[in-house]
Amino acid sequence: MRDYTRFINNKQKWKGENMKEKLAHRLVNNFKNKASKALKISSSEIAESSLPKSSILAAREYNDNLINDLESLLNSGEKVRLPDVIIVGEKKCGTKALLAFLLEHPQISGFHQEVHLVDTGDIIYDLKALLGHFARINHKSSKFLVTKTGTATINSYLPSAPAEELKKLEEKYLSESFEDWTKRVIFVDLVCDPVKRLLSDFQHYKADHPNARKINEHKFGKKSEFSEMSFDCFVNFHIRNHKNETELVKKMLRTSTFNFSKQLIHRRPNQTVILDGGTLQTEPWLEIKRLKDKIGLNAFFYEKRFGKREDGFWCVKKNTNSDAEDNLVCMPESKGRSKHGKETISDKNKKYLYKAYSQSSQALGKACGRNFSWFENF
Ligand SMILES: Nc1ncnc2c1ncn2[C@@H]1O[C@H](COP(=O)(O)OS(=O)(=O)O)[C@@H](OP(=O)(O)O)[C@H]1O
Repeated sequence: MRDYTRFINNKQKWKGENMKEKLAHRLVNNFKNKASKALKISSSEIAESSLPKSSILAAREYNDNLINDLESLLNSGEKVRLPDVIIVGEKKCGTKALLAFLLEHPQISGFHQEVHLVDTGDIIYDLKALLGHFARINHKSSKFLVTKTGTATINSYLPSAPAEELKKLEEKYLSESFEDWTKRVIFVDLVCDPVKRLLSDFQHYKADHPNARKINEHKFGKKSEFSEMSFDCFVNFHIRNHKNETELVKKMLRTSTFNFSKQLIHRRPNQTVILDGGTLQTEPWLEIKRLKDKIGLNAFFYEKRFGKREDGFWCVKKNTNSDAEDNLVCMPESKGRSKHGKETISDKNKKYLYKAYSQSSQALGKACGRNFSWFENF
């Protein structure tokens, strides 16, 4: 970004104070428009790109296992209970920590693993596999079933399934219709500082994931698009100079605009809970209380329920009277990468990104009536 301050001050010498303000206003707006274009901010749906051909076989194997579980449940005379609460995102905003915390609540059941809809190109087969995931958390006795299911699944795939086929699926496998379920399910959308999120996303792709499933391994570590790149280089090359804007780069940039969150509030205002991932990191009990109040959970996540692990991240205490380490439910060490990571960001790029993301974040704040913790960085 050009250093507009000097430019503005020079102009001021011969145009006066009023002109300076007008000029500044125009430059900022001009910059915002350019930045919006650079970030491809649009209201288009967020869609996961299809798997490379080499991964389709692995994806089929993955889905087949899930469908086996679905059929076993059906054979035992039960039907799938769909989740009551879905943590839909946003990626790298603390979604796994939120899920892990919630699963400690006595009224909540679920599955620590994230539920994906793995795209093999056959939507009904893929949806069946998704139901297989839900079959694995079919705890009838629990008041709330909670899952973490990415935005792409919710936004892109469910509505694109043919209605007739969907009807057959629900009649055979589900305890309620998709339609009834979509009217009652609560979407929890955790949003966070868009720049920190982008940095975290970037580091996630660069890191080695020894346990990555075959269907994903082409994205990470040494095979990652960014393996040889620093974050500053990523910003300069891909964002500021628009070079090699791959689907993945576009998706990473788009996620930080929180367009999905805005759509969710707009489409399902009574079923959406937007939480602040920044506050979840500093005072998790405050954010979880918002969800508790929305769905009517019993009190459990008060301040005493949390204890810090060595690096300062909060964990849930199984027993509030003990500070012993084995009493803490924490995230694996890989969560917290940004804090310990070697990646840095220059002040110039930081300023550029915060300016570029300011408008979309503020719009989200307005849409849900929240002053998010990261607004101080704009
Ligand atoms: N309590 C606690 N423990 C550990 N980590 C925490 C916690 N609360 C929030 N975070 C932040 O969560 C970031 C990872 O976000 P996600 O779990 O949403 O990532 S993912 O989308 O599932 O990949 C992770 O980002 P990184 O630091 O980049 O790893 C953390 O900053």
